[in-house]
Amino acid sequence: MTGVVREVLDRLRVSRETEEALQVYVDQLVIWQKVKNLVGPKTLDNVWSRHVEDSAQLLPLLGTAARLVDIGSGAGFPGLVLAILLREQQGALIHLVESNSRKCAFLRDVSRRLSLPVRVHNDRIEDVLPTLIGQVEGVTARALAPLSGLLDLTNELLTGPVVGVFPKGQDVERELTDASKYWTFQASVKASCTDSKARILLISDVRRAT
Ligand SMILES: C[S@@+](CC[C@H](N)C(=O)[O-])C[C@H]1O[C@@H](n2cnc3c(N)ncnc32)[C@H](O)[C@@H]1O
Repeated sequence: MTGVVREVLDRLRVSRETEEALQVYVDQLVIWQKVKNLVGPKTLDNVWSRHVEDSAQLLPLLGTAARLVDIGSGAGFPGLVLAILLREQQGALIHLVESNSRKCAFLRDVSRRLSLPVRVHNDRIEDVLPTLIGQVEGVTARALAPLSGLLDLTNELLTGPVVGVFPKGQDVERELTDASKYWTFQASVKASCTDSKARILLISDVRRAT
C-alpha cells in the first residue's frame, strides 16, 4: 500500500474490513480498465483521492439515508463507494442506474465479490424512474448533467425529506441560477475536501416553478 493510499484511508476512518473492500474494488477497477476503459485513463493515477475519497465525502451529507439511487454510476463513483461504506448498515440498498452495459457488468462483478447491498439497473434513468419513486431517501449523481438537467431527471424523487447530493465544479452558482428559472428548491452548498474549487450541492423539496 502506498503512502497516498494510507493517507486517504486514514482520513476516511473506516474499519479494516471496509479498507479491504475498497482495495478489492480499486484492484478490480485497475484490472478491468486495461480491457474495458471504464474511467478516464489519467484519473486512475490518482484514483484514491480523485474517485474514492471524492465519493466517500458524500456519505455524511446524506444524513441517515441508506436507501439511495446513484444515477449515471459509471465505474461506481460515488454509488459503489457508498455501498461499500454502508454494507453493514441494516436496510441499506443502493440502486446504481447506468445505461452503459460494459460498466454495468463491472458494477455487478464488484457487487457480487463484496456482497454489497446493490441493485444494478442497466437502463436510462428516464426508464426506471417510476419504479424508484418512494423507494429512496437520497439521490446522488456525479458528472452526469448540469443542475437544471439533473432536476429534469430526478424532480419526482426529490420530494419531502429526500435529499439530492450532487458534486459540482466551480460553476455551481451559475447552475443554481439557471435551474431556478424552472424549479423551486431548497439548496445548500458545501466545500469539497478533495478539490478546493469543487462544491457539493444539497438539494431538496423540488417543485416546478410556476
Ligand atoms: C461522465 S460519466 C460519470 C460517471 C461517474 N458518475 C463518475 O463520476 O465517475 C456519466 C455516466 O452516466 C451514464 N449516463 C448518461 N446518461 C444516462 C442516463 N440518462 N441514465 C443512466 N445513465 C446515464 C453514462 O453512460 C456514463 O457512464
